[in-house]
Amino acid sequence: MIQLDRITLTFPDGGARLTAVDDVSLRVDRGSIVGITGPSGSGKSSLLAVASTLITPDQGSVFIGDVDATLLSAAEKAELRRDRLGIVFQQSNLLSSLTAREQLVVMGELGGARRGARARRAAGIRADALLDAVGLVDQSGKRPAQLSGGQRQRVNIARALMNDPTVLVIDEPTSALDQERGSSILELILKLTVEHDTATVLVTHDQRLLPLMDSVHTMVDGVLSTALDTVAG
Ligand SMILES: Nc1ncnc2c1ncn2[C@@H]1O[C@H](COP(=O)(O)OP(=O)(O)OP(=O)(O)O)[C@@H](O)[C@H]1O
Repeated sequence: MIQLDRITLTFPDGGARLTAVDDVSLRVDRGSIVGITGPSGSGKSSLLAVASTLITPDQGSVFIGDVDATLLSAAEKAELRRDRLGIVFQQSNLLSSLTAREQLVVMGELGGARRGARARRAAGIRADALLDAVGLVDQSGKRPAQLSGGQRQRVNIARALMNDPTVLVIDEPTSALDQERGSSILELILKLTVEHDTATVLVTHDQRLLPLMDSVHTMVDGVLSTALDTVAG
């Protein structure tokens, strides 16, 4: 579960402050997916950065399960992200020298409490299962430059699941993709949300995807409102 309680985030703006996120509350339970949409510059990415514990808000709390991340040190937050959060952002951050499989294995080794050959084998087994789940088992030896945009997104999503997170935070998974590929990425995220029982928060401009989510919220000028309860919800 992830719960944002009355989050406000401001940035310096000349002599004043710009309110990017204005008193936003949101709860997402495990096994469900919540969509956030809204115009460019309305604060969606800022809200995700707070939800991911990458930015500390001016006010409010971020509960990941029963832990309030805003009370943790930087090192504790890094540990929380590694163990509990799967993060997929617009810039893919895949390492150009590693194959798809290696991107996942490295993440698994960072996350494991154990080290050594056994941990590496376990990470390899999980990486293969996840690459299979995202339909990339045949591409696992390829490097990012050898993959299509959609395939890279799938590697990102699989990598985000490596350490069995309880929360998945995803920014614009389909912006670079055509309609068919965009829908299939979202269907994949829906399937993985249920199978891996994650609380998934997904930001998208893509109106076609919204009816598939459990609920959808619209962000305008930093304020979040419930747009619609969808068919799925
Ligand atoms: N690091 C920063 N420093 C100063 N202002 C920022 C910073 N990051 C974002 N902003 C401002 O905060 C507001 C919200 O930006 P944000 O990126 O969250 O919007 P968004 O809804 O995600 O936009 P888009 O859909 O274009 O990605 C904007 O006015 C932006 O200029």
